[in-house]
Amino acid sequence: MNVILIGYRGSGKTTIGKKLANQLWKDFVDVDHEICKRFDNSSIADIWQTHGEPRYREVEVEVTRELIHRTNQVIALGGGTLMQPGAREAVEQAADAKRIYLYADPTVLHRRIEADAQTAATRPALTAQGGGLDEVKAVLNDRDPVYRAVADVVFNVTDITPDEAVRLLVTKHL
Ligand SMILES: Nc1ncnc2c1ncn2[C@@H]1O[C@H](COP(=O)(O)OP(=O)(O)OP(=O)(O)O)[C@@H](O)[C@H]1O
Ligand SMILES: O=C(O)C1=C[C@@H](O)[C@@H](O)[C@H](O)C1
Ligand SMILES: [Mg+2]
Repeated sequence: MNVILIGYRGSGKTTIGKKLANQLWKDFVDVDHEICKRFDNSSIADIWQTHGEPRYREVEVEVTRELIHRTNQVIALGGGTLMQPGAREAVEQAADAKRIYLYADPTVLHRRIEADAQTAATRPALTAQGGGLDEVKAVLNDRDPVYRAVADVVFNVTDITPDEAVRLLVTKHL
């Protein structure tokens, strides 16, 4: 079975996904990381700068389709993966998969994004707002219904640590 983690930037898909995979004896794969590998391990910011976000999104769909067809993995999607129709279809149609939406309050997401040293390289602005709390609120508002529509489980990570999230996911949802 694949466990597929859905959620906004900073929701902990990568952090929780690695720990969860370890606990469940599954392989951990991260859509963002797999995309970067296809651009000589460039950062997301560099890929968007050089090739443009649309090219990144095309590769995101290809990578998602490929990963979904393997098994026994914890898959961390990118925050925007489900907004690409081809990737969304692949995730919706995935056989033998548990799709988990890691929900967090936008204020907390923004705080975690701001505090993360990886942000400059991995989280270029998504709108003309140029990042910031208003962007998180606006983009999450658009995406939240899509994340919920695809998810089998909505799991709130606003007030818990990654370790606690893993413990609860394993005992209650997997
Ligand atoms: N539950 C949590 N409590 C506190 N900090 C957290 C929690 N989850 C993640 N973090 C921190 O938030 C930052 C972002 O986490 P992470 O990179 O796992 O998010 P992500 O969902 O993979 O984001 P992206 O979509 O941009 O890849 C990291 O610094 C991580 O340590
Ligand atoms: O929310 C988004 O659109 C993104 C989230 C990250 O996981 C990366 O996929 C990239 O920074 C885009
Ligand atoms: Mg990540």
